[in-house]
Amino acid sequence: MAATRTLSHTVAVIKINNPPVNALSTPVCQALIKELAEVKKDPSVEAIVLCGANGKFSAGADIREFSSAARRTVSLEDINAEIESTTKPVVAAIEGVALGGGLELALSCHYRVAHIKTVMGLPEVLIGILPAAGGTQRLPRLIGIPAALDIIVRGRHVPATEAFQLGIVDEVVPSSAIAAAVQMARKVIGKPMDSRRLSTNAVQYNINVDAFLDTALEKAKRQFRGAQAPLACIEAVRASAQLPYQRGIEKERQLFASLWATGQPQAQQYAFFSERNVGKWTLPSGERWDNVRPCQIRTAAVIGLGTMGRGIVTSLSKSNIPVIALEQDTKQLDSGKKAVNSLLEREAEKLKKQGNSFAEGNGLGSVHFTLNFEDLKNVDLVIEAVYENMNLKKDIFRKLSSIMKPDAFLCTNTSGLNIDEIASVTNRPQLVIGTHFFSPANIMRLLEVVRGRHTSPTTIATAMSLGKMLGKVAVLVGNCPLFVGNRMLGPYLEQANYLLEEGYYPEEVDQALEEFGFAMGPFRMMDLAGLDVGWRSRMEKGLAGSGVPPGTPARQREGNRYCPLADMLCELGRFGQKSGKGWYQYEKPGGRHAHPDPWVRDFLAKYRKTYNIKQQAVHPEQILQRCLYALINEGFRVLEDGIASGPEDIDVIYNNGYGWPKHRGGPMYYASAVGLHEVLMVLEGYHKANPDVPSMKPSFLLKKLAAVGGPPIKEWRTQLGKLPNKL
Ligand SMILES: CCCCCCCC/C=C\C=C\CC(=O)SCCNC(=O)CCNC(=O)[C@H](O)C(C)(C)COP(=O)(O)OP(=O)(O)OC[C@H]1O[C@@H](n2cnc3c(N)ncnc32)[C@H](O)[C@@H]1OP(=O)(O)O
Repeated sequence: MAATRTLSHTVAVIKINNPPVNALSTPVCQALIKELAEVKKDPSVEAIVLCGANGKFSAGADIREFSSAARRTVSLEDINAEIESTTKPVVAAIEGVALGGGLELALSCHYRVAHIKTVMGLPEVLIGILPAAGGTQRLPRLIGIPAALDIIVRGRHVPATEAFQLGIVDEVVPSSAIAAAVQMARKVIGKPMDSRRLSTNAVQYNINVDAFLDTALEKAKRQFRGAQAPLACIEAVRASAQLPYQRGIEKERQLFASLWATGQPQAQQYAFFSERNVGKWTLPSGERWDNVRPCQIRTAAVIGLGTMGRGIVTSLSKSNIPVIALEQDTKQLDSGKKAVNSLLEREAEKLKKQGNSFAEGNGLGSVHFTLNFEDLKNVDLVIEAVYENMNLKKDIFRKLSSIMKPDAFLCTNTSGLNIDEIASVTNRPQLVIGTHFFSPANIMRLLEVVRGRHTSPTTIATAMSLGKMLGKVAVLVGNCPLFVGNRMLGPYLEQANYLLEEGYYPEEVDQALEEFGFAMGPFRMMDLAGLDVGWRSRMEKGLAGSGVPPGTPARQREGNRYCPLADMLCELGRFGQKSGKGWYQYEKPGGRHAHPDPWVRDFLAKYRKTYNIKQQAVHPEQILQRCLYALINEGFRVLEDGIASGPEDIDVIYNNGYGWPKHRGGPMYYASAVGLHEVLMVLEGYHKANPDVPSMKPSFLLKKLAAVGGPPIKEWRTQLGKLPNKL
C-alpha cells in the first residue's frame, strides 16, 4: 500500500509508505490523491495529518521515474495545490527526512511539526534540476528571499532546529512528531487558515531583489563552473518575487524543461545512483556486499601525522571512533597534535553552527597521541599514513604484524604502491588492505579501497563499511600501480605537459579545463600537490636525475616521447606552492594565489627554441580533447584490466576525488555522451601522428565498444563480463 489512513478521534492520519525513503512515486501520488479525496468528503474528519512510514517523511520525487519510459501522470504540484486549498487543516508530521518534493509537500500543508533529528531541504540542484513542485515559489514566501536562496542553490540539508529558527516548521519535538501533529491539528480545527496558504502570500523583502539576485547569479556562475541548475534556481526564486504565484509556477516548469534539455540532470542523476551502486561490490568468487558481514571497528590507530594522517585522525574522531595517533618523535607528535586539535576545533565549530554538538566522549577527547607502538596492540584497525616509501612501509607493517592482536586489520594509505608487497611482510596478508584517502582527508569524500591478492572478503567488507561510517564514498578497486584515479591522471598530465612544449602556457591549459568544470586545472593542481613528489618518483624509476642513462635524448625515454619540463623546474627548486614558485608564482612560499609567471613564459620560449619546436595556435577545444581523451583512454584500460568493476566506479572516483564536474557525470559518462566513435577517432588520429606516445593508443575495450555502435554506458557491462576481473 503506497499510503495508508487511520483515524485518531476526528483527525485522519495519512501515511506515505514506499520503502526505503518514501519517494513520491506515481503510485504514491495516486494513493495520496485518493486518500485526500476521501478525507475531504468524510464528515467525521475535521483535520488531516500527513506523515511518512518508518520514521521518514519523504526523500522527494522518485528520481528513477525521471528517466524511465513511464512518464509521470500525476503532477506533484497539483497534489500540493489540492492539499493547500483544503478547507480542513492539514499538518505535516516530519520525521527523518523531508527532502525535495517531500519538503514541497510539507510546505503545502498548513502547519509543520518536526522531530528534532529531522533534516529537510531542497537538494534538487545536486541532481541537476530545481525544485519543481512549487518549492521555489513557496519557500521564499515563507522565509524570505536570502534564506530560501541559500537553501535552494546549495541544496543543503537543514537541521530541524535551524528550520524552526527560520520559520520553516512551527514546532520541533523530541518525541513522536506524529503524536504532536495530531495534537496541533486538533488545536487548529476551526481556526482561519488563509495566512497559512503560502501560495496566497506575497514574498516579503526589504532588499533590492534584482541587485541581490544578480550578485548571486554572478557568484554562482563562478562557483559552479558550467552547472546550469544553480542558475535556474536563482531565476526561479526571482520569479517568486516578481510574478504572481501561478505564473511563478509556470516559470518553474519552463526552467525545469530547459534544464532537462541540457543533459546535465541525466548526468547528475547517473552520478547519484552510481554513488549508491559502488557500495554494492561483488567479487569474482561470488562474495558480495550483502553476504559478507563487516567486523565492528570500535577503536582505530593512525600511524604518521603528516597532512594525510592528520586528516584521517580527524575523520575517524568525527565519526565517534576513538583513535590512537602515533608519530616517531616528540617534535612531529607535538606538531601533529596541534594540527589535529585545530582541525577538530573547526569541526566542532561547524557542528555548533548547525545546532549540533559532539556527543559526550566523542571528538577531541577520543584521540590519544603516542610515540609508543605498544599502545596500538589492542585496536581493531590501524591505518598507516607515512610518506610513500616501500621500505619504510614494510618496516612498519613488520612491526604491526608482531605487535597487533591477531585479528586486527592493517590498512595502508598508499596512493599507488603495491599492496601485495606490503602485505608480504606480515603474518596476516588476508587482513591487509589499501585505504587510499584523498587530501584533505577529513573533507574529501572519496576512499579508494584497494584489494590485495590475499585480502579476505571480510576485510573488504570492513574497509567499505568503515568508509561509510566516515561519511565517505568508498570504491573497491584492484591492486595495480597507482590504482585507478592516479593511474588515469598520468596520461592526462602527460598531455598537459606536451601542450606546454607545443606552445600553450599553464594558465591557458588550466583555464580550458576549469571552464570545462574542473575545480582546478592540471598545473594549479600539480603546484598544490608539490612538483617534487612526481620528480622523486621519476628519479626512482630512472626517468629523471642522475639515473638517466648517459646519451639519452632530453625529450625521449626508452624510445618514447618524454617531457622534461617539470624535472627542469624542480632542479631549479620550483616545487609549486610550498616553495612559492612552480608553474605559477605565489605571494610567498606556502601562498595559495597562483599568478601567471613571466619567468615561465620566458623559460618555455627558450626551451622551444632549444628544441626547435614551432609554437602552435591555441585551441581550447584541442586542450580538452588531448587531456580528457587521454584520461578516458586509460579509464578503458583500467576496465580492460579488471581493476575497476564498471565505468560507474571510475566516474564516482573522479567526481569525488579529482574535482571532475558532476554535471558531466564523470569521465566515462562523458565519453559515452560525446560518443565513443568520436573519442576513438580523435585518439586514432593523434596516435597515428605520434606513435611515440603509447598512452594515446586507443584501448582494446574502447575499440570494441565503438565497434558495436557505442552502446549506452549501462550496457557496457555486457562487454566487460567477458574480460578479467581483478577485484
Ligand atoms: C522530462 C522529465 C520529466 C520528469 C518530471 C518530473 C516532475 C518534477 C516534479 C517534482 C520534482 C520534485 C523534485 C524532487 O523531489 S527530486 C528528489 C529530491 N530528493 C533528493 O534528491 C534526495 C535524494 N536522496 C538522498 O539524499 C538520500 O538518499 C537520503 C534520503 C538522505 C537517504 O540517504 P541514505 O540513508 O544514505 O540512503 P541512500 O542514499 O543509500 O538511499 C537509500 C535508497 O533509496 C534510494 N533513493 C533515495 N532517494 C531517492 C529518491 N528521491 N528517488 C528514488 N530513490 C531514492 C537510493 O537510491 C537507495 O536505493 P538503493 O538501496 O537501491 O541503492
